[in-house]
Amino acid sequence: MQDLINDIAAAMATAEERGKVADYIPELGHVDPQRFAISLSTVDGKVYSAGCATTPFSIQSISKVFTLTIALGQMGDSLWSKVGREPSGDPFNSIVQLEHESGKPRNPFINAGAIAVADAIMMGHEPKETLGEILSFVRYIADDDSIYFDHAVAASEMAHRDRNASLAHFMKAFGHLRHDVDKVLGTYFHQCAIAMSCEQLAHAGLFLASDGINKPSGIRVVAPQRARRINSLMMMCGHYDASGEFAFRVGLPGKSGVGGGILAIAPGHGSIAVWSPGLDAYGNSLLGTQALEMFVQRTGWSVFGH
Ligand SMILES: NC(=O)CC[C@H](N)C(=O)O
Repeated sequence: MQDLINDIAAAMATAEERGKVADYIPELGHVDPQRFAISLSTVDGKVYSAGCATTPFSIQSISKVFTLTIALGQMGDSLWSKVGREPSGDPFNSIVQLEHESGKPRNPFINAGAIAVADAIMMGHEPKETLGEILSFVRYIADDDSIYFDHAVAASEMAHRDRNASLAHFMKAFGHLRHDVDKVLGTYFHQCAIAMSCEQLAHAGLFLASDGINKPSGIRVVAPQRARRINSLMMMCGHYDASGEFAFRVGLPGKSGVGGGILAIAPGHGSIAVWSPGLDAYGNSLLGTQALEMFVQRTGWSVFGH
């Protein structure tokens, strides 16, 4: 397996077309597009990594998997009255469906949906308390207390928040947000600004690969049914309007972020994190997707087989 991981990193190192680093969040625009990392955490407790797999990067929308898990833990199925579970077929920051659908976001992984989830988990608390809870949860499932918020990235998003603020105000106008818009956005931007390495991220995702149990520690994070459902949402919605393309090419539940990371889950096998900062036109990591495609071709671990 280590040979395969090395082969993937070697192939990605020579790629010429590397995509475009997200610069609508200026602080992310400084990241070196040559960076590449991959880490696989298996359900039997092994770790295989290549590239800069211990370098923290901005996980951005991958955090939406963790806040969804927290929200379901807090309120169970009543979360679905606030956010849907259908693919949107629209870009991650689109506002068009919100008007047609009375301010209820299609799914928890588009920005509007994740903002609604952030509002839901605040439960009347201040952003600081909610953020403490989010960070504790991520540290717990990654078994690593060094994971942190990159406050410069959060501040950069807050300073350029017009688009996300529009989504939030629009939902608020429909009565879908309970808290003050700027407080919800502050929470959302900080969760997106969590910095983690591929090794930490792969470890954090492991519970989704083994029916809700984080295998090395034996800790049950969620019930098997909840793990299955989170995986299905990742498969259908984790790459926005390119979710179909990702399912076609990779065939694993996956969640991307504009920091260039992707977390992919191979149920029964392991959790894979990849990072390459250059994005495709849909805001998903260009080489990260290629790396995962190569990974499933060689392992046959796609949920659809070889
Ligand atoms: N796709 C993403 O990673 C988007 C997250 C980013 N924080 C935003 O709100 O625009």
